[in-house]
Amino acid sequence: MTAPAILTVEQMTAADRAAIAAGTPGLVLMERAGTAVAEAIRARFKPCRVAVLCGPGNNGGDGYVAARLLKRRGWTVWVETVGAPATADARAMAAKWRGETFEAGEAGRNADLIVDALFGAGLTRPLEGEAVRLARLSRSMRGRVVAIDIPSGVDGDSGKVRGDAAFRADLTVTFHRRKIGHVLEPGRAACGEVLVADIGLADAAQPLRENGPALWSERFPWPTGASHKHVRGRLAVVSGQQTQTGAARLAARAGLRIGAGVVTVLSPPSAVAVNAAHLEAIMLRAFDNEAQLVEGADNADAVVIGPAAGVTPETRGNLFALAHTGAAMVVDADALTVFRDRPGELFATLDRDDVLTPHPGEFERLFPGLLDGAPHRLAAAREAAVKAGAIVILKGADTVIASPDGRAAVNVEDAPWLATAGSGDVLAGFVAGLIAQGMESFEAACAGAWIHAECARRHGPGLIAEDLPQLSSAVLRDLYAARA
Ligand SMILES: NC(=O)C1=CN([C@@H]2O[C@H](COP(=O)(O)OP(=O)(O)OC[C@H]3O[C@@H](n4cnc5c(N)ncnc54)[C@H](O)[C@@H]3O)[C@@H](O)[C@H]2O)[C@H](O)CC1
Ligand SMILES: [K+]
Repeated sequence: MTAPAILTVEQMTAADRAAIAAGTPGLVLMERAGTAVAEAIRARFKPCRVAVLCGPGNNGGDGYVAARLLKRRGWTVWVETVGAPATADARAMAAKWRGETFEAGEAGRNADLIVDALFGAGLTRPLEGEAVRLARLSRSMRGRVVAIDIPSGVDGDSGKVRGDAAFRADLTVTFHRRKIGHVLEPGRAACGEVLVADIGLADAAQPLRENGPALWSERFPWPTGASHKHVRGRLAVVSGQQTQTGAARLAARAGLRIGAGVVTVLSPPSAVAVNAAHLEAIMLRAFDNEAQLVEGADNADAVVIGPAAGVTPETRGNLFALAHTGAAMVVDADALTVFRDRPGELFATLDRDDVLTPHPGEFERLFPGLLDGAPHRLAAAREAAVKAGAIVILKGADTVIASPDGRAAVNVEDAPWLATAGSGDVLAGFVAGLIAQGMESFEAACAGAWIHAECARRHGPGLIAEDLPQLSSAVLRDLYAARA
């Protein structure tokens, strides 16, 4: 468990935006925020006369929510505004407030408790006018001031006071993580007790990285003197039916070339003869049902299912069966498409060392509307990885690799030659072949995707998928020569 991050205002806003982009409306976040404030007040104070000071932004919006919830519990609450609600969410929450509302300073009554919802993350300049008077008043109300998010006038990114007036609070209720302004003086003292409320935000994703040897070469599974074929991992690839066997063999050959110790094609009876005619170092094993498939894959470290497997219930059943072996699965092509109408069933079966390798069309079938709805394909891939609970390689000229834990990488060098039939089968084989050798799945996905593209770059025009496994040898030689 790592220590909680302390965020800048921008990082917090990004977390806020990411939650909204992932489907949680800002209003829901605001309702959760305001609820946390009301609950914190009810936990610390007896019912009393409360003035909620609401500014024009979403900080004020939180204040309208807290006022509504306290009033609903029978507290005597009124709102004093500094500026009319200026954001859609703040306006929506102000509209739901049915109690009394006054211009700040016009209420003509004293409160036992004031809630500072004037400015929070959006403070951009020193307090002025009524806000200054109220800030000064808060300093004489010891024990009776609660700030929402941060005491108004305190800069969230430094803890410094903008201008010469800021609220002083006994309790500050903030959201998701502390900001710098909560821990550095004088903001720290101005906050009083800081309560961090969870409103369902995720930690900011780790930075996007360029995919390249620097990201994973230190952990590349080079054989050691003690290695023998079983140590170098066992890969299984599920073949399609009689006339659909080339894809699995491409994946199998890629896995063997990238270094898996033992590679086996698991073949339905109809395709055994065809496969047998084309395989030498790669072993062949027939399966006629799921039990035999599991037996064939039982001691595999990684398994590829999907290339020309057939968009059939059998493929679905085979995937479910393989999920119960200890092997990490690389799920591609038909094994993705076959879950078009029931992606949840696939996701429920996957775990974090499994890898999905969709092209945009297959991505759309599993995550309908996500690619169009997200700000960009990286965000889509990241969200898909979280949703699937597995590594996602979203293929394309700008292939992105995303992990449920927030890691992500993008192929930055072009490899247009990869747009040829079967290149996806080889990619699946490269990735699974590396996982079979013990490489962690995200790094294996990155390394496989980079080596795949590097092979294509070195070959250039005229590339066909059959060339790719062989081409990896020169790339591996150079990686080996350059290893740390
Ligand atoms: N981050 C979260 O997860 C959530 C944050 N919420 C709350 O939203 C505020 C941030 O809201 P925002 O609208 O961005 O800014 P503010 O409400 O802080 O105020 C901006 C508003 O005020 C004007 N302004 C700025 N400084 C001054 C000034 N000195 N005098 C007058 N006016 C000023 C500025 O022009 C804007 O119009 C955050 O703090 C949370 O409380 C969500 O609601 C819940 C989740
Ligand atoms: K505030």
